[in-house]
Amino acid sequence: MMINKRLINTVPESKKHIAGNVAAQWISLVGNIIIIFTIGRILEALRMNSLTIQQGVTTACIFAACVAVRFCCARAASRESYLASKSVKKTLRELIYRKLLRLGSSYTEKAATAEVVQASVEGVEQLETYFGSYLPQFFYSMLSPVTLFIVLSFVSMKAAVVLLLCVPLIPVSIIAVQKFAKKLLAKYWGQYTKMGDSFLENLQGLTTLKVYQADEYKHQEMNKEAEQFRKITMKVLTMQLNSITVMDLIAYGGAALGVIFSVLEFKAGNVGFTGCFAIIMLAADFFLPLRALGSFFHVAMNGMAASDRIFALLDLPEDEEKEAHIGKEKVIDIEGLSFSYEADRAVLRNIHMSFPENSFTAIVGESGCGKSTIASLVMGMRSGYEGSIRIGGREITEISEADIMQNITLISMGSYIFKGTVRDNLLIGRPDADEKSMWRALKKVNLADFIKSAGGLEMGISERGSNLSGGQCQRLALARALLHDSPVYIFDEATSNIDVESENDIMEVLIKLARTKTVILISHRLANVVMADKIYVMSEGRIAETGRHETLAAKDGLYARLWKTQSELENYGGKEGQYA
Ligand SMILES: Nc1ncnc2c1ncn2[C@@H]1O[C@H](COP(=O)(O)OP(=O)(O)OP(=O)(O)O)[C@@H](O)[C@H]1O
Repeated sequence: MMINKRLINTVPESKKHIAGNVAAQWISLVGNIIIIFTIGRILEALRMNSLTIQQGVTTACIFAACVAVRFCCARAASRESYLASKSVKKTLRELIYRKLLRLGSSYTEKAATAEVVQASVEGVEQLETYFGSYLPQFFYSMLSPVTLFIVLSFVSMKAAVVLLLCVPLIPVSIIAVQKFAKKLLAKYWGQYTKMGDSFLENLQGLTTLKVYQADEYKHQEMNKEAEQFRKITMKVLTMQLNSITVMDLIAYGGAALGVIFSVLEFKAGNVGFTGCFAIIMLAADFFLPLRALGSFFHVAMNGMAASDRIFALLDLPEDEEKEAHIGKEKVIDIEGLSFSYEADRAVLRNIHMSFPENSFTAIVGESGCGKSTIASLVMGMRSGYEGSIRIGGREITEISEADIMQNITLISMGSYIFKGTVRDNLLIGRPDADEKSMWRALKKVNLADFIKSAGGLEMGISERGSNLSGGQCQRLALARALLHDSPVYIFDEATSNIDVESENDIMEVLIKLARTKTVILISHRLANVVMADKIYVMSEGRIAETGRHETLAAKDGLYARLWKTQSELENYGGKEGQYA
């Protein structure tokens, strides 16, 4: 179909602007018809040498009035076109944004970031022409030939019928290419998003690529993709150009036919001079609106292909609205929990864990045993598990995401530090935090002195905190988390890859925090979990052992083995360490 009903109904307020645009163009057409007939009559009078001053003045007045009306209509049409496209952009971007919010923090499970960016930026931009130009032109190009036919049928029925019969050839040619164009454009968009995806990925991993000198390889790969994109773009352009050439032939051929007929009728004495002049001047107007529709059509098709992608995004399945709130007691209970990312590879098997209020619990185990998976399940970031995860007596799947985020703060290895100032980053934790509490949080993480010397809360922070050290970044992230002031904190390898001083600072804060909050610490470094009230030792998705450090270290189990290996490694070279 040449009209996408769902798209129009998605932005209902655009309808009135489209109607306004069509009305303005139609009034302008009527003005044009009046101008042509007035000029025709003047020329006829001149030909007959019968022009009177009064006729000249009246004609000049009508001419000026029509020109003024046409000028106003042109302005009104372009304004309505602007308003239609503005409402489209606003509505669609809002819809996409709200959809992402409803999809929640795990939206990347369902849609790639590059795809979302392209749909909401480029895709929506493409629809500007669809609503601003194509749709009004679609209706106007039907109204215009009918109007002209009615007017010219009074002059010469024959010529009017010939012109009207040629008009449908243009939409026929458009429909003929439509199927082919749709397939081609779907391919074009597919190629475009693929290229966008790899571009984003390579840009994000550029440092790593440079380190391994693999940038040249990726460069070649991207070149190949760009070349494929160039080829498909050229195909699209060739298709559009060919289709426009066909439409031009029909439009100007049809107009020429109309002109020939009118001249023949004039010669035969069936049409007067003014009538003949009007047909010659208006013949092209039969076709030009459809011809313009044809060229907008190709841009609009691009927009429609983009809209398919936008709707695919908007149609992504959502979890139903969750209303339940976490109970007063923030105890977390996990019973018989099993989970897998892929069908035949269990990551967690029959896990039982309990995290009492204001306790310090640690989860340890070798890399890949499923520790972080537990954290993301408790945060409600993943669904589709077996067993139960209850917070305050409520199953996590029933609790709203906002409520979970308000009650649990996750601090992971690569906490994101935003470009801006220290203040901006801290306010993310608590938007209404005052300066005093910000400094208190910075002091707790031992960052206050440094921030003071570097310009205070207004200190500029680069993207991803690149002007801070890894330890400083993590301490700032911790200060932000402390401001968030939630009853539960999960630290997932929050002290990995940072200096010993920062690690010690963070551990000190964490231990103090556990007196008033529920703290879960996921760590591969056992020296950090010595103080925990309870330690869960995991192995291959199961709980291998449970207990306090002293008990576990005394046993001849997995924990004791890990402890021994780590103490040997960290005390290597005779350094006094925490394991001594
Ligand atoms: N998004 C994912 N899709 C598929 N498999 C995943 C995904 N994330 C993790 N896994 C798999 O699940 C298993 C457990 O991963 P998880 O990150 O929970 O381990 P971990 O104990 O936290 O490891 P580490 O200490 O190295 O962080 C791993 O085998 C991993 O390959």
